[in-house]
Amino acid sequence: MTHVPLVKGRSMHALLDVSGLRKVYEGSGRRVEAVRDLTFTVDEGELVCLVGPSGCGKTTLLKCMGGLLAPTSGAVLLEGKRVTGPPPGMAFVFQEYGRSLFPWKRVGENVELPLRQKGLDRARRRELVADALASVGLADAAGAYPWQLSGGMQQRVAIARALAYEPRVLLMDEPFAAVDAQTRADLEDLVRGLWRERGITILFVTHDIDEAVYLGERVLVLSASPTVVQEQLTVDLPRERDQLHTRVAPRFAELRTHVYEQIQAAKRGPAQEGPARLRDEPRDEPLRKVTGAGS
Ligand SMILES: Nc1ncnc2c1ncn2[C@@H]1O[C@H](COP(=O)(O)OP(=O)(O)OP(=O)(O)O)[C@@H](O)[C@H]1O
Repeated sequence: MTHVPLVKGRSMHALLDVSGLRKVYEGSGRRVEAVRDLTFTVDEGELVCLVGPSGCGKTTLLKCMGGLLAPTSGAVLLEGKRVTGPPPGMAFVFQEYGRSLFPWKRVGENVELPLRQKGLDRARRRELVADALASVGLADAAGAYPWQLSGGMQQRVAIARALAYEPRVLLMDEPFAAVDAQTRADLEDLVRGLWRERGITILFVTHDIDEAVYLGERVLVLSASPTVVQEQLTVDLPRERDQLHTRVAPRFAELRTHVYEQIQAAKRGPAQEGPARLRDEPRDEPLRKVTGAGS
């Protein structure tokens, strides 16, 4: 029998607080309610994966969280303050690394660019660029142009650029969707390593269930659009993970199966029991007792 710990109610001291978030796109005679009612919190230093069916509003949510898009109603709070534009201390990594790097600028210059905008002096910028490139295993690539690097290396550059900015919160939107499986595995381990070393709060959007379970300390399953939180669960795998052993562990299989079932339920539509299902279930409760929504 499978046991899955669901996540208890909201934290009193959350770093990020998403509350009743709704986003309706309007224009060109079209109206799309992308996100209906999202409520959840993220604590400082957490690594949370958001997973949901294609088109369920994951990107919309991240853009609202990063202040790139205004919600129709509801709010995103960062340390209790409403996010109304890109907050300092927040960095993004997008899927399309090819479009996020400037091809006419060398790797080092690409990484340095946000630091210039931050107004840091030259010596500090150099230090941060060298440190970030070394952290992603590209210490020797500063003088190359992005187009001289492989896709996986370009995505490392995008990650280095975000790291050099010294963000408190890193929002990652399907960052590894366009790279091959082997590179993807390496980049997943890179993200977990950086998270452990630097204590950054990471929100990682993916449509890949295995990736969500492998990477996350917590997984938020979103329903199909119009989107609500279908379920939140704690990933009770060891903190030290590796591609070889973690992915064949029985617990990994149980969690993956559980998330898969929830995604299937999510595709059928929003949970019937209201928006966020935040229930505290003891670990030894059987799975069938805790998966009410949509199943
Ligand atoms: N600028 C926009 N104008 C109108 N509708 C939009 C806009 N951006 C997104 N949408 C719609 O909102 C819904 C959610 O889109 P979004 O890109 O946030 O989902 P997603 O979960 O990130 O998708 P995917 O998994 O395919 O990347 C979709 O129906 C999409 O067509």
